[in-house]
This record gives sequence, C-alpha cells and structure tokens, in this order.
Amino acid sequence: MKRSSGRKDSNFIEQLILYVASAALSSLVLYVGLRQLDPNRDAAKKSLEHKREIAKRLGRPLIQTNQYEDVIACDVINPLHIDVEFGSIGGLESIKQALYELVILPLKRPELFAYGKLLGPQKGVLLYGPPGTGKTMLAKAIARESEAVFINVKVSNLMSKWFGDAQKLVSAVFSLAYKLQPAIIFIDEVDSFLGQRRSTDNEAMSNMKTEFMALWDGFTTDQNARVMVLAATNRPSELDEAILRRFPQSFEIGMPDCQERAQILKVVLKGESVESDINYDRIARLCEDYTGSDIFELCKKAAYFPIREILEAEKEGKRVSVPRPLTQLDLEKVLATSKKTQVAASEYTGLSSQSSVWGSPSNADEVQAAINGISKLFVSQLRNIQPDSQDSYQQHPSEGDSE
Ligand SMILES: Nc1ncnc2c1ncn2[C@@H]1O[C@H](COP(=O)(O)OP(=O)(O)OP(=O)(O)O)[C@@H](O)[C@H]1O
Repeated sequence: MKRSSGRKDSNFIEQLILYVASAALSSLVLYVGLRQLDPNRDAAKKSLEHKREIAKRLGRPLIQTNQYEDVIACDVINPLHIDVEFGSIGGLESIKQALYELVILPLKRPELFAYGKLLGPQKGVLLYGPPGTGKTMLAKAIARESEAVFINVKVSNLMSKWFGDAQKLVSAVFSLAYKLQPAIIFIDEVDSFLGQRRSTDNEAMSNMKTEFMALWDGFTTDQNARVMVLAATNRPSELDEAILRRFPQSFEIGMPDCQERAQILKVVLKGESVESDINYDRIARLCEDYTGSDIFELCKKAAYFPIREILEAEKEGKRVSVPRPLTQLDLEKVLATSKKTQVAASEYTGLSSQSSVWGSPSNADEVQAAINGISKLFVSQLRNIQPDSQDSYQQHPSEGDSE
C-alpha cells in the first residue's frame, strides 16, 4: 500500500516538473520570438546607448524617454559637436544676419524676448534654393550658434513596419525636442515628407503629415517652447499650401554671385596650404555658374595636383615629404575641364529637366533663367499665402546682379 502511494507521489512530482519545465520553455520561446519580431529592437538598443552618450555629452542627467523617443534620439546631434559655424559659410551675409536675429537670438537669449507679445521665437523657417548652395550648412550653423540640440529628422526612420508607429514616432520628435529644448527639428528635402498630397500617398504617410502639422501647431501657440522647425528644399513649388503657411519666414538660398563665389573660395581654402598670390576674384569670375558645392569640389580636385607631383617625383627616385602649396594654376587647370565635370555631376544627381524643378540647363544663362522663373513663381505663391512674407523674402542675388 505504502509503496504504491510512494510511486504515485513520485509520478505526480515528475509530471509537475515536466509541466513546469515545458511551460517555462514555451514562455522563453514566446519571449525570444516576440523580441525578434519587434522592428524597433535594434534601433531602440542603439538609441539608448546614444541617449546615454548625449546625456553625458550635454552634461545632463539621463532624461525619461519612451521607446519612440529612443528611436528618434539616434538622430540627435549635440550642437557643440557641429563643425559648421557662420564663419565657415561664404557669402549669404544678409541671410546670416537675418537668421541671427530671427532664429538664433530668441533661442539663445529668450529673456530678451520675454516682454510683450510682438517678438518671440520663430516656430518655422524654410530655406529653399538650388542644390549645393549651402542650405544644410546654414541649418547646422544655426544649431551650432544657438547651441540648440539638432534633431535631424529622417523620414525613412519615421516609417515603421507597424501600422500606427509612424504617428507615434512623429509625436516623439516633438516630445523629445521639448524635453531637450532649446531644439531645432531639421527636415532636409522637406518636399518629400510634407509635399503636396498625392493619390499615391499611403494612409500611414498622410496620417504622419497630419500628425506632424497638428503637433507643430501646438508648439506654435506655446510661447515658452524653445523648439523650431527648420526645413530645406530644392523644390519649393512642391510644398503644400498648408505647409507654406506654417513657415512664417522663408529664405531663398540662391546661386552665389561673383563676390560671394570669391568669399566661398576663401572660406574653403582657409587653413589650407595655398600660395599667397592667389587671385580669388579672377577664379570667382571664371566659375560663373558654380554653386558653393561646385567650388568645394573644384578646390578638392586642384588639391590633387601637388599630391600627383609627389608620386611622379617618387617614380623618379626623388623623396618629397610635404606637398607644395596649392597655386592659381592648379585651380585654373581644373576650371579648364570643368564643363565636362559639371555635366557629369548633373547626370549623377539625376537633375533631368523632367525630374527636377531646377532642370538641367546647359549653360549659366539657362540656369539663371530657370531659377529666376521658379523663384518668381514661388514667391508670388508665398505672397498670396503669407500677407507679411515680403519682408522675409530675400531678393535673388541674380536680380540686378551687375557682375
Ligand atoms: N556658401 C558656402 N560656403 C562654403 N561652402 C559651401 C557653401 N555652399 C556650399 N558649400 C559646400 O558645399 C557642400 C554642400 O552644401 P550643402 O549640403 O549645405 O548644400 P545644400 O544646399 O543643402 O544642398 P542640397 O539641396 O543638395 O542638400 C558643403 O558641405 C560645403 O562644402
């Protein structure tokens, strides 16, 4: 009797152990499976490390953030680590001055704007103009000079596999900006995110746009929030009217004129080893239809000549340890072949007349004509929408340019 009841007991214990073990194993499999399925897992882990690093770099305690804010934290840049300042941007003097007063000062010195309702931080600034004219540089310099945290919003990061997450991520952009303020929410190529609504837009995309605008409006009415949306585009005419209305200030970053090209050359070559007799004005005149980006590439190409000479000398058994300074001739040699390079560059960036607002003009006059036409169209659109936008519009340097 005793033996059979003892066997029953041990059977029961065995079954209990088996039951508990299989339940634990199933829970573990379920837990691991769910973790693997979570699309934000890696991003969240990375962002947590990034967030810790940001808190350390900003000298702030770790702020409380949700999982969506953690994803956005990956795109946060400490302003002190931005290496672009106004001094590293050639030309655009009047625009830099206006941006200083309208954007930087209210973010940096809010106490000056605390009296009355007339002045306050700008909630939206749009930079528009052809590619390579320095819009992104300006945005970075604004963050640097205002010491505002720079949230570089990448639309690809907002698009989640999970329906509904995109909206939560958009909301996280604003809530994180609020927690880290002063903050700049930067959206490059804003037309691809907040462009005119198309029938091809999926539901998630249009929900994202609606959410973005609603949150932005919320910040616009909150005078204490030191958060602004800074956006850049090459295709201003693609922007929705509702979006344009939300940018109280917009600045055209146009093609540089001759004087500005000389200034860009100087800032690009500042700190480099160059001959003292370089005639910057002559080079600026020679690169007539160049953007800041083209000038940067020109200097980079010219800087290869001294290196090539060292390699040639080594082939002849000579030893040269330091490259010679860059000369006027190096720059002019590159300019002599620049037409070919420019065509290649426009092909590379896909600037065909169908696909780009700026078209693919073959010479400087066509570039200017295309830009002037589009600028006028866009400005008239802006004036219709924003009654006080005339003050904010900067005349295109080419209008009345006597170079
Ligand atoms: N005004 C400028 N002064 C000095 N460098 C410039 C200037 N404009 C452009 N550059 C050079 O060109 C590069 C590209 O500029 P940037 O990315 O700011 O242009 P962008 O207008 O934002 O172009 P895109 O519209 O294609 O994004 C910069 O990294 C810089 O080297």
